[in-house]
Parts: sequence; structure tokens; C-alpha cells
Amino acid sequence: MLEVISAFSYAFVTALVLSIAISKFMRRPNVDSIPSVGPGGLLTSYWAAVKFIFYAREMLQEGYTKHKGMAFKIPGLFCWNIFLSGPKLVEELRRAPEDHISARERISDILKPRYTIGHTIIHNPYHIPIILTQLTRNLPAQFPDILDEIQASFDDHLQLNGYEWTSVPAFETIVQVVCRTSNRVFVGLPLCNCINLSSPKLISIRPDWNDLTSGFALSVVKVAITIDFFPNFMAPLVNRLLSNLPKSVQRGMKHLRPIIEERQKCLDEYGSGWEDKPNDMLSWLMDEAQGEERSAESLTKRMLSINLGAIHVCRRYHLSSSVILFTDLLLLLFTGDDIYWFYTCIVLFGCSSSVHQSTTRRSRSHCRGRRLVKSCISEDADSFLKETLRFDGLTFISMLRKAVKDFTFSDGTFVPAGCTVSVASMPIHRDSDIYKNADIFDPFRFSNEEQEGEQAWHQMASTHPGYLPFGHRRSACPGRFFTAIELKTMLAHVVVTYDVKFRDGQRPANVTFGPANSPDMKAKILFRKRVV
Ligand code: HEM
Repeated sequence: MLEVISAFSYAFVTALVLSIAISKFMRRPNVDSIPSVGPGGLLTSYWAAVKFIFYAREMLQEGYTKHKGMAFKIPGLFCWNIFLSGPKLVEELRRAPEDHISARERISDILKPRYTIGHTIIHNPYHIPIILTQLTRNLPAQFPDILDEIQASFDDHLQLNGYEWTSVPAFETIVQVVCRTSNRVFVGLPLCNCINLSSPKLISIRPDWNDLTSGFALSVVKVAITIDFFPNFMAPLVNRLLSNLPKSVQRGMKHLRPIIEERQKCLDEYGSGWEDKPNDMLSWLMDEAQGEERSAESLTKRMLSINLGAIHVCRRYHLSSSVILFTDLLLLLFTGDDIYWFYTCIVLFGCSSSVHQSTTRRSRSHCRGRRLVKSCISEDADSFLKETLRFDGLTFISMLRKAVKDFTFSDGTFVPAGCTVSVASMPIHRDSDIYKNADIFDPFRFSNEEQEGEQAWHQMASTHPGYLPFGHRRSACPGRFFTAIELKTMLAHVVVTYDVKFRDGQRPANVTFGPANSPDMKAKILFRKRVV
């Protein structure tokens, strides 16, 4: 009897999902004039949509090769996905008005902010100019803290025993390091001791706050994905059953409320004359927040959302992050012996391996600190990261948008309201008309003046129609300057401080899901203290 009931439930759920999918499909706008990759019929297009989950790279490459400089489309389960290629269309997409082609609407479709992070985060994004300007401007002042936190968090999470090799999960370790480093800049040391007048005893809030911020991103994404599978009218119910936003906000407020209240007290008392005012994200937010946004609850939601962008967002939704990039970079660096040695020599000893041979142990360790700082800002480190993003792109597409009104590009490509539009960035990054030897990983491609180095866009954080990991111009990632410094410092620290290898010397294969491409999240790497 139980078996019959369970078979019936499966059949019911399958029928429900299929009928929702078919009804959404039937309402897909007509985009017949745009060439398709894969079949486009009522049922066959489902095959193409499923194929895209496993072969996105190949399908995007096929579209790019056949329709370079134009638009092409690939069916999704519920809508047509339109992809653009070529600098002209990329520039037009960037210039398209937000009320026609909207980044906010697309991100709302993806993250369901009404349910997951709060509607106002998307519709009153006052934190974005703060990330872009205040955070970026303060990077030199923040650098000693960034370096200090990176050193401390690697120490804490690797737990090395003398010079023995220790195996750690790469992704989880990097999540912890990025989480701590970002939050050192976002909210300062565990307790803002300069202002906690009522409780001089320092109590570390860090483990729980770290736990919360690193877990928050994942839970937001899970809820958003689940809601996607239900019709709109059921979203509030699904959300109520699954969402832990209220709990997360309460948990976050336990840590942030006392800090916010103390800071507010000092602001009221000293105003602009408050000499010890903390110089961090929380303070900048408090300076700019208006009305209801000033409450501890709203500020906590805002801080959690900034963490969501900074730490790790979702593979499933083609949003990449510092964590995935750094894990990928580590795997690349320590797979290729040549790359590793060349890079190590540059970081430790300047530019050539002959210097490496001749440098004495004493002078090596003496130079270490200085070199570390120097290498963080070196063009080579920058080029290394930029090349990793180009070559092994964490997603195959960029500039995710949704048409909220019909829009026509200058070449006549007509995008009806409701369709999604993105740029096929992976084939652009591997286009040999843009990059010499595009299929070769050349860590110093952008710092080598004879190649792309002479062009204005050789820096990791600069954007260009031929380089799109952060989007392009106006709505490009505001945290890219911060992430560049954070990751270069992490890279230099790892190379200077540790020897790293895989257990069997083999890099585990990347995992792809639709247009998302990430290193194996379960990969383990071995660390040991570098012998000097
Ligand atoms: C390797 C690291 C990172 C990558 C590859 C990355 C990539 C991106 C991309 C592709 C976008 C969308 C741009 C567009 O729509 O055209 C974006 C948006 C965003 N990123 Fe990042 N990001 C990274 C790190 C960060 C960090 C560290 C922060 C915060 C400090 C951050 C905060 C944001 C925010 C708030 C947005 C939304 C901007 C908006 O809606 O206008 N990101 N990022």
C-alpha cells in the first residue's frame, strides 16, 4: 500500500512540475528571428535546455563560432536565453537603460530577494557606491589589517604541525580565510574595543559571525532555487517553510546590534569630531543610511548581503566569487610545476630563477616581508589572477540582464520583454582574434609588455568588451578592486609561507553546471611550512 502511495506521489509531483514547466514554456515570447543553438520545437527545445546544463561550454562556443558579432539563443526550461557576442553588442547592452534591459530584475529573478535577503537590498542599493568608492579608496589604509587577517586565518585553519605535510579541503579553507579577511574590513576586529565602554572584556564574536556569513549565502541560494520550481502564488508558503532569513538576521543582530548602538552613541556625542571612529564598512553604511535603513535590523541585512557578494555566491546561478577564484588559482598554480616555480621565484626573489639559486637563506628570510608586500602589488600577481579569470572563467557568461520592455539592438536584434540577455563571455575570452595563443594559460600575459600589457585594460580589475569576468563598466562588480588586493595578498602569502601539493600530483577536474564552471569543491591539498 505504501509503495502505491509513494508511486502516486511521485507521479503527482512529476505531473505538477511538468504542467508548470509547459505552461511557462507556452508563454515564452517569440524570438524566431534570432538564430538558435540546438532544436527549438515545443518538446525538442526541452532536450536543448537539458543539454545546456551539461554542455553549456560547447553550446555557447557553437553559437559564438556560427554567429560571432551577433545574438543567438538557447532554450532554457522556462524561457529563451539570448546571448550576445562581439564588442558592439556588449557596449550596447552596457548602455541599455535599466528600465528596458535590467540587471536588477535579473538578479531579483535569481535571488528572489523579497523572500531571501529583503526587497530593499536590490531596490535601494546604497551600499554599491560605498563598496565602489569608500572601500576602494580605503584599501591602502586597510592593507595592514588585510595582511594580518590573512596570515592569522591561514595559521588557524591549516593547523600545521612543524614542517609536516597537512591535508586540508581547499574550498572550505579558502571560504574561512576570505570570510575572515573580508569581515576584518567590513566590521573590524571581533569587538570594537575602542568603543565598547560598557564591557571592557573582549569576547570573540568571530566564530559565530563567520559561520553565519559563510552559511548565509548558501541558504539564500537554496531557498531561491526551490522557490523557482513553484508557481508564484506558492512562493510565500515555500519561503515560510524554508527560509531562515528571520533567524539569520536575529543571529546577526546579536553580534551587530551592540556595536551599532555603541557607535551611534559615540556619533551622537562627538559627531564629526569622533577621533577614534572605526574606518570600516559598517561605519560607512551608518554614515549613508537613511530612515528605516538606519535600524540595527536593516544594517544587519545589508551586512549579510554584502558578505553574500564578497564571500561566495552561487555556482548554479553563474555568479562567481573570490572563494571560487582563489581555489581555482591554487589548483592551477600547484598543478603546473613550471608555473609554480616561475611564480615563486618572482614573488620571493625578483624575476629569475638564477637569483633563486644564489640567494642565501639569511637574505631570503630577511627579504620575505618586504617582498610579500611588493609582490601583492606587482603586475605579475595581477596578471596571474587576471589570466586565471580569462582562461578558466568561473562562469561562461557575463552581464546577466532581463528585458523588462521590448528592446531592439542597432543590428535589428529584437529582444521581447521577459527574455533574459547575457554575454557569451567564455568564447570571447578564448577568441584568438582578441588574445594571442588564447588557448594557452600564460600567467604573465597581461604583465608582458610585448603582448596585451601595453593596452589600458591590462589590470585585473579593469573591464573591457574582451574581458568580462566582472561585467563591464557601469554595473560592473563594485567589489573588484577590493577582491584584487585581497586575492593577490592571499596568493603572495601562500607562496611565501607554504609548500603546497596535491596528494597524487593530479588536479581534480573542474565541475560545470550550466554556464557555471568551478574547481572541484571537494579537492584536498597538502600544505606544509616552507623551509627557509
Ligand atoms: C573574484 C571575485 C568576484 C567576481 C568574479 C565578481 C563578479 C561579479 C559580477 C560578474 C557581477 C555582476 C556584474 C554585472 O551585472 O554586469 C558582480 C556584481 C556584484 N558584486 Fe562582485 N565579484 C567578485 C567579488 C566581489 C566582492 C569581494 C564584493 C564585495 C565587496 C562584490 C560585490 C558585488 C555586488 C554588491 C554586486 C552587485 C552590483 C550591482 O548590482 O550593481 N563582488 N560581481
